[in-house]
Amino acid sequence: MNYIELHNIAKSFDNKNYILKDINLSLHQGDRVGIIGGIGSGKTTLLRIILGLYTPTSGKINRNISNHEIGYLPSTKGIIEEFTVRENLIFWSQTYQSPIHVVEELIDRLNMDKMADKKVSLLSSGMKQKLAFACSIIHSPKLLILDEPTVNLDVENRSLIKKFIQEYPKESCIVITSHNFDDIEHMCNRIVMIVDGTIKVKEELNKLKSDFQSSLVRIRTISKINQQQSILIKEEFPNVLVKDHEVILDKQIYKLNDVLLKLIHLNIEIRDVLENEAILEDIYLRLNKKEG
Ligand SMILES: Nc1ncnc2c1ncn2[C@@H]1O[C@H](COP(=O)(O)OP(=O)(O)OP(=O)(O)O)[C@@H](O)[C@H]1O
Repeated sequence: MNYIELHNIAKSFDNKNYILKDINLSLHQGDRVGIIGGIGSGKTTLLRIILGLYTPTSGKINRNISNHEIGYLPSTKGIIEEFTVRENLIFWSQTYQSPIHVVEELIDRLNMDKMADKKVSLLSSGMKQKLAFACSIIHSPKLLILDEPTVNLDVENRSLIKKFIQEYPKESCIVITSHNFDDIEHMCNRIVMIVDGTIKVKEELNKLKSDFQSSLVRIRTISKINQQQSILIKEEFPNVLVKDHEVILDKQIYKLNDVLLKLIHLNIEIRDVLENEAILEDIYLRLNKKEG
Protein backbone atom coordinates (compact mmCIF):
# COMPACT_ATOMS: atom_id res chain seq x y z
CA MET A 1 0.00 0.00 0.00
CA ASN A 2 1.26 3.48 -0.89
CA TYR A 3 0.74 5.94 1.94
CA ILE A 4 1.77 8.95 -0.13
CA GLU A 5 2.53 9.48 -3.81
CA LEU A 6 4.19 12.58 -5.18
CA HIS A 7 3.80 13.20 -8.92
CA ASN A 8 5.96 15.78 -10.73
CA ILE A 9 6.27 17.99 -7.68
CA ALA A 10 8.07 21.33 -7.95
CA LYS A 11 8.55 23.93 -5.24
CA SER A 12 9.63 27.54 -5.44
CA PHE A 13 9.32 30.08 -2.64
CA ASP A 14 9.66 33.09 -4.95
CA ASN A 15 8.34 31.80 -8.31
CA LYS A 16 11.82 32.23 -9.79
CA ASN A 17 14.22 29.79 -8.16
CA TYR A 18 13.07 26.20 -7.86
CA ILE A 19 14.19 24.36 -4.70
CA LEU A 20 12.64 21.11 -5.99
CA LYS A 21 11.80 19.97 -9.53
CA ASP A 22 10.28 16.85 -11.12
CA ILE A 23 9.93 14.97 -7.85
CA ASN A 24 8.23 11.59 -8.25
CA LEU A 25 8.20 9.48 -5.11
CA SER A 26 5.97 6.87 -3.48
CA LEU A 27 6.13 5.98 0.20
CA HIS A 28 4.97 2.41 0.78
CA GLN A 29 4.06 0.42 3.84
CA GLY A 30 7.25 -1.28 5.10
CA ASP A 31 9.60 1.25 3.50
CA ARG A 32 12.62 2.64 5.29
CA VAL A 33 13.59 5.56 3.08
CA GLY A 34 16.82 7.51 3.58
CA ILE A 35 16.83 10.94 1.95
CA ILE A 36 20.36 12.20 1.41
CA GLY A 37 21.77 15.31 -0.24
CA GLY A 38 24.06 18.24 0.45
CA ILE A 39 23.35 21.18 2.74
CA GLY A 40 20.40 23.17 1.41
CA SER A 41 19.62 20.57 -1.27
CA GLY A 42 15.90 20.56 -0.38
CA LYS A 43 15.51 17.56 1.95
CA THR A 44 13.53 19.38 4.65
CA THR A 45 11.44 21.12 2.01
CA LEU A 46 10.59 17.71 0.54
CA LEU A 47 9.64 16.35 3.98
CA ARG A 48 7.41 19.36 4.60
CA ILE A 49 5.69 18.81 1.25
CA ILE A 50 5.14 15.13 2.13
CA LEU A 51 3.66 16.27 5.46
CA GLY A 52 1.40 18.83 3.78
CA LEU A 53 3.09 21.71 5.64
CA TYR A 54 4.20 23.27 2.33
CA THR A 55 2.02 23.45 -0.75
CA PRO A 56 3.90 22.45 -3.88
CA THR A 57 4.13 25.08 -6.63
CA SER A 58 3.08 22.41 -9.14
CA GLY A 59 2.45 18.68 -9.29
CA LYS A 60 0.04 16.31 -7.60
CA ILE A 61 0.00 14.48 -4.26
CA ASN A 62 -2.11 11.41 -3.44
CA ARG A 63 -2.55 10.67 0.25
CA ASN A 64 -3.89 7.41 1.69
CA ILE A 65 -3.15 8.31 5.29
CA SER A 66 -4.62 10.76 7.79
CA ASN A 67 -2.58 13.39 9.63
CA HIS A 68 -3.19 11.53 12.91
CA GLU A 69 -1.29 8.54 11.54
CA ILE A 70 1.83 10.57 10.77
CA GLY A 71 4.66 11.38 13.19
CA TYR A 72 7.17 14.14 12.52
CA LEU A 73 10.50 14.93 14.10
CA PRO A 74 11.33 18.38 12.71
CA SER A 75 14.90 19.59 12.47
CA THR A 76 13.79 22.55 14.54
CA LYS A 77 12.26 20.79 17.51
CA GLY A 78 8.57 21.15 18.38
CA ILE A 79 8.83 20.73 22.14
CA ILE A 80 7.55 23.03 24.88
CA GLU A 81 10.43 24.63 26.78
CA GLU A 82 8.38 25.50 29.90
CA PHE A 83 7.27 21.88 30.44
CA THR A 84 9.27 19.01 31.89
CA VAL A 85 10.14 16.01 29.73
CA ARG A 86 7.28 13.97 31.22
CA GLU A 87 4.82 16.87 30.82
CA ASN A 88 5.78 17.21 27.15
CA LEU A 89 5.15 13.50 26.58
CA ILE A 90 1.82 13.67 28.44
CA PHE A 91 0.84 16.72 26.38
CA TRP A 92 1.54 14.94 23.08
CA SER A 93 -0.08 11.69 24.20
CA GLN A 94 -3.25 13.63 25.08
CA THR A 95 -3.12 15.56 21.81
CA TYR A 96 -3.03 12.27 19.90
CA GLN A 97 -5.34 10.50 22.36
CA SER A 98 -2.80 7.72 22.81
CA PRO A 99 -2.83 5.61 25.99
CA ILE A 100 -1.06 7.27 28.91
CA HIS A 101 1.06 4.17 29.72
CA VAL A 102 3.02 4.87 26.50
CA VAL A 103 4.60 7.88 28.25
CA GLU A 104 6.25 5.73 30.95
CA GLU A 105 7.17 3.05 28.41
CA LEU A 106 9.00 5.58 26.26
CA ILE A 107 10.76 7.12 29.26
CA ASP A 108 11.97 3.63 30.11
CA ARG A 109 12.86 2.42 26.59
CA LEU A 110 14.70 5.60 25.69
CA ASN A 111 16.51 5.72 29.00
CA MET A 112 15.05 9.10 30.00
CA ASP A 113 14.18 8.43 33.65
CA LYS A 114 16.87 10.74 35.02
CA MET A 115 15.71 13.64 32.88
CA ALA A 116 11.95 12.94 33.09
CA ASP A 117 11.17 15.66 35.61
CA LYS A 118 13.61 18.26 34.30
CA LYS A 119 12.35 21.37 32.55
CA VAL A 120 13.15 21.26 28.83
CA SER A 121 14.84 24.67 29.00
CA LEU A 122 17.48 23.09 31.26
CA LEU A 123 18.24 20.15 28.95
CA SER A 124 21.25 19.74 26.68
CA SER A 125 20.64 19.72 22.91
CA GLY A 126 21.13 15.93 22.81
CA MET A 127 18.52 15.43 25.55
CA LYS A 128 16.10 17.70 23.70
CA GLN A 129 16.71 15.67 20.54
CA LYS A 130 15.81 12.47 22.35
CA LEU A 131 12.67 14.01 23.82
CA ALA A 132 11.62 15.35 20.40
CA PHE A 133 12.06 11.84 19.00
CA ALA A 134 9.90 10.39 21.78
CA CYS A 135 7.19 13.02 21.08
CA SER A 136 7.17 12.13 17.36
CA ILE A 137 6.45 8.45 18.04
CA ILE A 138 4.10 8.75 21.03
CA HIS A 139 1.04 7.83 18.93
CA SER A 140 2.80 4.93 17.09
CA PRO A 141 2.38 6.58 13.69
CA LYS A 142 2.14 4.49 10.52
CA LEU A 143 4.24 7.04 8.68
CA LEU A 144 7.18 8.43 10.63
CA ILE A 145 9.14 11.35 9.19
CA LEU A 146 12.45 12.00 10.93
CA ASP A 147 14.53 15.04 10.00
CA GLU A 148 18.06 14.29 11.25
CA PRO A 149 17.03 12.06 14.19
CA THR A 150 20.56 11.36 15.41
CA VAL A 151 22.06 14.85 15.21
CA ASN A 152 23.49 16.10 18.55
CA LEU A 153 23.43 12.60 20.07
CA ASP A 154 26.35 10.76 21.64
CA VAL A 155 27.30 7.25 20.49
CA GLU A 156 25.21 5.51 23.13
CA ASN A 157 22.03 7.46 22.40
CA ARG A 158 22.53 7.25 18.65
CA SER A 159 22.63 3.52 18.90
CA LEU A 160 19.55 3.55 21.20
CA ILE A 161 17.57 5.54 18.62
CA LYS A 162 18.84 3.37 15.74
CA LYS A 163 17.79 0.21 17.60
CA PHE A 164 14.38 1.74 18.32
CA ILE A 165 13.90 2.53 14.64
CA GLN A 166 15.08 -0.93 13.58
CA GLU A 167 12.54 -2.50 15.96
CA TYR A 168 9.69 -0.19 14.95
CA PRO A 169 6.65 -2.11 13.57
CA LYS A 170 7.56 -3.42 10.12
CA GLU A 171 4.24 -2.43 8.49
CA SER A 172 4.98 1.26 9.09
CA CYS A 173 6.88 3.54 6.73
CA ILE A 174 9.82 5.60 7.99
CA VAL A 175 11.47 8.45 6.11
CA ILE A 176 14.78 9.73 7.47
CA THR A 177 17.14 12.51 6.47
CA SER A 178 20.67 12.57 7.79
CA HIS A 179 24.15 13.70 6.89
CA ASN A 180 25.39 10.60 8.72
CA PHE A 181 25.54 7.92 6.02
CA ASP A 182 26.45 5.21 8.48
CA ASP A 183 23.18 5.84 10.33
CA ILE A 184 21.23 5.85 7.07
CA GLU A 185 22.81 2.50 6.11
CA HIS A 186 21.74 1.02 9.44
CA MET A 187 18.17 2.30 9.35
CA CYS A 188 17.09 2.40 5.69
CA ASN A 189 16.51 0.02 2.81
CA ARG A 190 15.77 2.60 0.09
CA ILE A 191 17.87 5.61 -0.78
CA VAL A 192 16.66 8.83 -2.34
CA MET A 193 19.48 11.19 -3.27
CA ILE A 194 18.70 14.81 -4.07
CA VAL A 195 21.07 16.85 -6.21
CA ASP A 196 20.21 20.33 -7.50
CA GLY A 197 16.59 19.95 -6.43
CA THR A 198 15.93 16.76 -8.37
CA ILE A 199 16.01 13.10 -7.41
CA LYS A 200 19.25 11.81 -8.85
CA VAL A 201 19.03 8.34 -7.34
CA LYS A 202 16.01 6.40 -6.09
CA GLU A 203 17.13 2.85 -5.41
CA GLU A 204 17.17 -0.06 -3.00
CA LEU A 205 20.26 0.28 -0.79
CA ASN A 206 21.36 -3.30 -1.53
CA LYS A 207 21.00 -2.79 -5.28
CA LEU A 208 22.95 0.46 -5.07
CA LYS A 209 25.71 -1.26 -3.14
CA SER A 210 25.92 -4.21 -5.51
CA ASP A 211 25.97 -1.86 -8.54
CA PHE A 212 29.00 -0.11 -7.11
CA GLN A 213 30.63 -3.15 -5.56
CA SER A 214 32.23 -4.52 -8.64
CA SER A 215 34.20 -1.45 -9.53
CA LEU A 216 35.12 0.43 -6.33
CA VAL A 217 38.44 -0.26 -4.64
CA ARG A 218 39.55 1.27 -1.37
CA ILE A 219 43.27 1.67 -0.70
CA ARG A 220 43.76 2.32 3.02
CA THR A 221 46.99 4.01 4.04
CA ILE A 222 49.04 4.01 7.22
CA SER A 223 50.38 7.51 6.67
CA LYS A 224 48.05 10.48 6.54
CA ILE A 225 47.75 11.83 3.00
CA ASN A 226 48.66 15.50 3.11
CA GLN A 227 47.25 18.24 0.90
CA GLN A 228 50.24 18.33 -1.43
CA GLN A 229 50.13 14.56 -1.95
CA SER A 230 46.39 14.74 -2.51
CA ILE A 231 46.85 17.38 -5.24
CA LEU A 232 49.50 15.26 -6.98
CA ILE A 233 47.27 12.16 -6.89
CA LYS A 234 44.29 14.10 -8.25
CA GLU A 235 46.41 15.63 -11.01
CA GLU A 236 47.07 12.19 -12.44
CA PHE A 237 43.82 10.50 -11.42
CA PRO A 238 41.17 13.25 -11.27
CA ASN A 239 38.27 10.89 -10.51
CA VAL A 240 39.67 9.17 -7.42
CA LEU A 241 38.45 10.15 -3.98
CA VAL A 242 41.24 11.09 -1.61
CA LYS A 243 40.57 11.11 2.11
CA ASP A 244 42.99 11.46 5.05
CA HIS A 245 43.79 7.76 5.20
CA GLU A 246 42.36 6.29 2.04
CA VAL A 247 42.08 6.58 -1.69
CA ILE A 248 39.03 5.21 -3.44
CA LEU A 249 39.16 4.47 -7.14
CA ASP A 250 36.92 2.99 -9.75
CA LYS A 251 38.55 0.04 -11.50
CA GLN A 252 36.52 0.82 -14.60
CA ILE A 253 38.35 4.15 -14.83
CA TYR A 254 41.86 3.43 -13.49
CA LYS A 255 44.15 0.46 -13.02
CA LEU A 256 44.68 -0.37 -9.36
CA ASN A 257 48.41 -0.90 -9.95
CA ASP A 258 48.84 2.56 -11.50
CA VAL A 259 47.30 4.23 -8.46
CA LEU A 260 49.28 2.04 -6.04
CA LEU A 261 52.54 2.92 -7.81
CA LYS A 262 51.70 6.60 -7.57
CA LEU A 263 51.09 6.33 -3.81
CA ILE A 264 54.33 4.43 -3.28
CA HIS A 265 56.15 7.00 -5.39
CA LEU A 266 54.78 9.70 -3.07
CA ASN A 267 56.07 7.74 -0.02
CA ILE A 268 52.56 6.97 1.19
CA GLU A 269 52.58 3.76 3.20
CA ILE A 270 49.82 1.36 2.23
CA ARG A 271 47.86 -0.49 4.93
CA ASP A 272 45.69 -2.70 2.73
CA VAL A 273 43.49 -2.81 -0.34
CA LEU A 274 39.79 -3.58 0.00
CA GLU A 275 37.95 -4.64 -3.10
CA ASN A 276 34.23 -5.09 -3.62
CA GLU A 277 33.29 -3.04 -0.60
CA ALA A 278 30.95 -0.16 -1.20
CA ILE A 279 29.66 2.07 1.55
CA LEU A 280 26.99 4.69 1.10
CA GLU A 281 29.34 7.60 1.69
CA ASP A 282 31.59 6.55 -1.20
CA ILE A 283 28.63 5.96 -3.48
CA TYR A 284 27.26 9.40 -2.63
CA LEU A 285 30.59 11.17 -3.18
CA ARG A 286 31.10 9.35 -6.45
CA LEU A 287 27.65 10.14 -7.80
CA ASN A 288 28.06 13.78 -6.80
CA LYS A 289 31.48 13.89 -8.45
CA LYS A 290 30.16 12.63 -11.79
CA GLU A 291 27.55 15.33 -11.78
CA GLY A 292 30.07 18.07 -10.87
N1 LIG B 1 10.26 28.91 3.97
C1 LIG B 1 11.26 29.15 3.12
N2 LIG B 1 11.32 30.31 2.42
C2 LIG B 1 12.31 30.55 1.53
N3 LIG B 1 13.31 29.69 1.27
C3 LIG B 1 13.32 28.53 1.93
C4 LIG B 1 12.31 28.19 2.90
N4 LIG B 1 12.58 26.95 3.38
C5 LIG B 1 13.71 26.54 2.77
N5 LIG B 1 14.15 27.48 1.91
C6 LIG B 1 15.35 27.37 1.05
O1 LIG B 1 15.27 26.13 0.35
C7 LIG B 1 16.58 25.56 0.20
C8 LIG B 1 16.53 24.14 0.70
O2 LIG B 1 16.37 24.16 2.09
P1 LIG B 1 16.11 22.83 2.93
O3 LIG B 1 15.98 23.23 4.36
O4 LIG B 1 14.99 22.07 2.32
O5 LIG B 1 17.47 22.06 2.67
P2 LIG B 1 18.08 20.76 3.38
O6 LIG B 1 18.51 19.83 2.29
O7 LIG B 1 17.13 20.22 4.39
O8 LIG B 1 19.35 21.38 4.09
P3 LIG B 1 20.22 20.92 5.37
O9 LIG B 1 20.88 19.64 5.04
O10 LIG B 1 21.18 22.05 5.52
O11 LIG B 1 19.27 20.81 6.55
C9 LIG B 1 17.54 26.46 0.95
O12 LIG B 1 18.17 27.31 0.01
C10 LIG B 1 16.64 27.26 1.86
O13 LIG B 1 17.18 28.54 2.12
